[in-house]
Amino acid sequence: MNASIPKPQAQAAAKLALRIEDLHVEIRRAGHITPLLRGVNLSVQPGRIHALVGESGGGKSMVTKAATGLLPAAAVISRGRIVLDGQDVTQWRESQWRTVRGNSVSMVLQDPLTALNPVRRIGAQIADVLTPKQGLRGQALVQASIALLEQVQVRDPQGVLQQYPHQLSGGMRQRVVIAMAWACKPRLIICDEPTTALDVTVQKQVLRLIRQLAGEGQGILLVTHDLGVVAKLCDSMSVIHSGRILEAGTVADVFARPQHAYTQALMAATPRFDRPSHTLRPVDDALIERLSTEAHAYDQQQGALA
Ligand SMILES: Nc1ncnc2c1ncn2[C@@H]1O[C@H](COP(=O)(O)OP(=O)(O)OP(=O)(O)O)[C@@H](O)[C@H]1O
Repeated sequence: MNASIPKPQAQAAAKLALRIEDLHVEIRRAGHITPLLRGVNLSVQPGRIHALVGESGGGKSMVTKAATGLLPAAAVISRGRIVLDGQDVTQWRESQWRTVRGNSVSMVLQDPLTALNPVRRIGAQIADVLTPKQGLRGQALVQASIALLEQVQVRDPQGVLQQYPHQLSGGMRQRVVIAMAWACKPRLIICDEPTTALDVTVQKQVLRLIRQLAGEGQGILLVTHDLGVVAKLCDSMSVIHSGRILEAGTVADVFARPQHAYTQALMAATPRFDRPSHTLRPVDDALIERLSTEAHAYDQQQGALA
């Protein structure tokens, strides 16, 4: 057999926009260890939208921070791997991350105002992305900025380039942030609750835009607590609680046959647009208690193995 031909498994792995394997993240303070992620496995394929779902405090943002090199200073990756577009970035330093943020991975956050500088015009902020990464200046820069805003369906892109963030609506600001995240066509775009701060009609437009990004070949990791969004938009999903992935699969499979009691509980707590008579039930406290006990048992087992 020709040794230079990659094995099918290796080929498939290399194509992933993001692969997280057995990721353990913990906070170490004053001799005390607090586990935040407990053996997370997750992958995002190019051109696909993978949802990371769970209630507040489950570890969703910690996963996104690990995948963008933005973990809090006290957080340590104690085990596992993060592979971004085929590159192992697990132990990267900030200087290395700066070379891939925007190029291989970019982020869209819940509140576009946190991503935009309030005292700089939109045009200058788009230039901050396009000039260093693509070397564009002058008229070429203006043309590329307008084209970018047109791609995210911003009306009057030329006028918007002259405006400050506070002069735009929330939906328009989120489009600008998406345009900036998309500017260098990164293999992975992480969208962390991108529509939570927007009103319903604008939410739909922004979700359509995210679908469009995936259509262009970008891998999307969509963080949300909203199962309705997952059902309408995503291809695959992982359910997280206490820093553990409790269930993962295609959206069709997980919605048709949720295996874990927590997934079932989340579904029972979500309004169904296809079943208006669906009776809503809040997630049971006893189940949350059980998951937390299981997480502690997992920590003890890991400690015993170490
Ligand atoms: N900077 C930090 N230092 C220490 N612990 C943190 C820090 N940020 C988050 N945590 C803890 O990490 C755990 C996971 O939090 P994370 O923010 O990832 O949850 P989440 O699922 O994204 O929730 P939300 O939807 O509210 O953002 C929580 O127990 C949280 O208290």
